[in-house]
Amino acid sequence: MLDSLVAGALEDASVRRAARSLADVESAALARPAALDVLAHLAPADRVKIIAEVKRSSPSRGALAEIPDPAALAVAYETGGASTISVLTEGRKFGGSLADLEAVRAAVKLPVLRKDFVAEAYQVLEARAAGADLVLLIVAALEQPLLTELYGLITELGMTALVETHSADELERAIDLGARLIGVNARNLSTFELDQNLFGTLADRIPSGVIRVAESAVKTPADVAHYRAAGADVVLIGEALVTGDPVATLTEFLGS
Ligand SMILES: O=P(O)(O)OC[C@@H](O)[C@@H](O)c1c[nH]c2ccccc12
Repeated sequence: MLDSLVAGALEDASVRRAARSLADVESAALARPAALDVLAHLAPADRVKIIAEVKRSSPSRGALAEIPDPAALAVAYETGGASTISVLTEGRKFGGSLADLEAVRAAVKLPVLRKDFVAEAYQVLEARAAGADLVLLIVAALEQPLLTELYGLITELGMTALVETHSADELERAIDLGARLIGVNARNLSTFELDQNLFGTLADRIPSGVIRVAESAVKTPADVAHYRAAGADVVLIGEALVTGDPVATLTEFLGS
């Protein structure tokens, strides 16, 4: 499944590239105001921080919410105390777009993450051109040389990479890159199985000084507390926020 998600994302990127050249996107990327200091926004603190996700649907869960106005949802996330906004820009299975990201960027002061299946430089440049401050890199989807190249480009553009892992081996590869922001996704993107305890089994291997992000499988304040107790600095939440009242849910989660 992960392979087909990546293949679909690359196909869609090649359609966009036929309409807008890499050189064009590159100059738009360089013309943007500098990316925000994501590591400062997500730095470990007395209480857990939340990356709140704009997510319409997913291959494992189907349709979640219509989200006619992603910018309004992002403003609600900001009001509710989120530290960063994640925008799913994958169109086929997640119903997102780069236009969603641009709209969110224009509406909030917080850092914005491009959440997609990024596997080539063009997608990184598009992210910056749309105003992203962070880009997700999924270790399972990328051989180490490509992962290293994309990580380098993200950094060169002044952005931050959220490097996503799902095993001890993948975590080693993320650490080898020098990643400063590492996520452990409870969801296996090939089988869609959830393992909420995976974060806890890997957290100790994440070097100090690296920000630890627990991704997926948060439904209740107890789930946030579970990840926090296991060492999470940051929790990334989608479904529970788009299907409930975003401000009330965030307030409740941040109280835990
Ligand atoms: O809706 P949830 O279970 O709160 O999960 C959010 C986020 O972790 C999930 O959307 C996600 C994590 N990594 C990804 C990679 C691609 C697409 C989606 C994701």
